Amino acid sequence: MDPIDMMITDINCECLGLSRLCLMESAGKSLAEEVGKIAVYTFSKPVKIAIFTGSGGNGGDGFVAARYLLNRGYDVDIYMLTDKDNIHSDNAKTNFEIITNMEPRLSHLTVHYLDTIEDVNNCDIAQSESFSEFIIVDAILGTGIKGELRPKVKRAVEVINKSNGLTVSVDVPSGMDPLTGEVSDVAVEPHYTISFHRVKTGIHLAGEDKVGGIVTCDIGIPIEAEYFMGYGDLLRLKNRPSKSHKGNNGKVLIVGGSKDYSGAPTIAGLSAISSGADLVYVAAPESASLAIKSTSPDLIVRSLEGDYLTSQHAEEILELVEEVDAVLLGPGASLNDETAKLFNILATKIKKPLVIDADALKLVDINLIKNNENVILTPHLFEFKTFFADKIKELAIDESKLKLSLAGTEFSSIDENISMFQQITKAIKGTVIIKGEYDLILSGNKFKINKTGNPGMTVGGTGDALSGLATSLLSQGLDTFNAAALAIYINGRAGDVAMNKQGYGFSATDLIGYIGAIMVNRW
Ligand SMILES: NC(=O)C1=CN([C@@H]2O[C@H](COP(=O)(O)OP(=O)(O)OC[C@H]3O[C@@H](n4cnc5c(N)ncnc54)[C@H](O)[C@@H]3O)[C@@H](O)[C@H]2O)[C@H](O)CC1
Ligand SMILES: [K+]
Repeated sequence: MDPIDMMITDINCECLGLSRLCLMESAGKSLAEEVGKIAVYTFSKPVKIAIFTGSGGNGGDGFVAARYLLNRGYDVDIYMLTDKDNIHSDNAKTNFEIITNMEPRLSHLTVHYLDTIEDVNNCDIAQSESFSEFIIVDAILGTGIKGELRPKVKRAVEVINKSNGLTVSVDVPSGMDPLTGEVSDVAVEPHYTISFHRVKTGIHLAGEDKVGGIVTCDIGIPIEAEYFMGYGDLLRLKNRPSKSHKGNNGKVLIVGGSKDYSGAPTIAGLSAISSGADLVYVAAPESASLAIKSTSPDLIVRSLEGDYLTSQHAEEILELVEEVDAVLLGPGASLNDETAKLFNILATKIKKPLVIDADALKLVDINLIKNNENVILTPHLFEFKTFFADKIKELAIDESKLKLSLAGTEFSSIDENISMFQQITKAIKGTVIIKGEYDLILSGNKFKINKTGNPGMTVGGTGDALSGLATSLLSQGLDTFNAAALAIYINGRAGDVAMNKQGYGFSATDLIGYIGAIMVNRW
């Protein structure tokens, strides 16, 4: 599992009510159990356990393990590489406070404060000839490692590697990149690595000579924490460089609007702005463009001749496509043959990330986009069944079984229900969001379930807000799967905030007003 996926899953446990403090307790307990097994298996007599702890969650696991190992009768020494007032993880801090509250000590616990490199050099582990058999637990750094090792931590790693203790790394050998398994300078070279929940990608890639024997511990994270969208997923949003210029953070083109509708492309455009895109162009027929321009000064509107979008506009639109990072086809375009022609030309020619929504879903031929990995489709269930009708027929799937409902246990059987949807969406290489009471996001073998949103969102325009958001996230560099999943999650949460504030009396533009704050998790 990628470290970022692990961090997101970890945070999303909180959305289920499972606190990270609980997870740390479970991780530390499992760690102590495994260390206990290794001790019994390797040594025939009680041995000292030396736990090196860092300033994050990895160190926290070490503090928890200390309690369980003491209860098993081991002598435990904690070697703190961080100042006690400088523990960064709140949960690690809580667990360290427990350790300090256990004074005066009745159990065999000693805490060594290694404040300087000198302290590391002088600690008894550095002179480990003084004891023959002991276990070192490396709880210095896990998935939160960033950049080069700081000098004191680096020295501690060297001391651990030089010692003659049996070494057990917690989650990731400290110093190793948990994603790639690379070691830029130095890393603990353990006899065992104890991973929590799932083995991190880097551990697999690094190989046994770098990580020792791999043990995976179940710490009670339910499968739903991996597959339900939650605020942990906001971690995937791109950080903005402080020196970025106008246009660096996404340029979007929306192709839509008609004599009949000007609101839909406007809402999509405003949603793209609200979710962080720098520049939003709207290409719309002149019958809609004036209304779009007068509704918002924030949108750059290209007026195209006539009442509807037609294939005559293809060239002009393709020139605009050159200027942007992602394109949305569909909102408010209306259904007519000429617009269908245009959309099918665009769907074939546009190689940039593309969202196909609303009327475009009814007009674009699936065969033209099926091999494009850079496409997001945003149908609700009925549109989904129509768009994929041929595939559903080919697979002989009973349409009435394709449900997205809150009732009963439909999603409890991943094998049956989700895989039925997956078989269908595998007809294309892009990502599909199926909008319903629960939303499903599918791409190849990957899927996510979104539960945000409420019945107030049946108001007109919320689908346009979603497609604008998805296009905006694509323009900011997210891949189709993550852009789609985050768009539906954020849009739904914005709808939930709107509902809390205004009851069912909110509009799509009210919803858009909450998107920005949700993206920085202020709601
Ligand atoms: N679900 C789970 O798998 C659980 C995992 N847990 C453990 O928590 C860690 C991740 O915790 P986190 O606080 O995010 O990160 P770290 O402990 O790895 O370290 C962050 C800490 O270290 C400092 N730091 C970062 N880079 C360096 C460096 N190059 N040199 C020195 N110091 C560095 C930084 O300042 C931070 O303070 C995970 O691996 C598991 O072990 C949880 O217990 C619960 C469930
Ligand atoms: K570690």
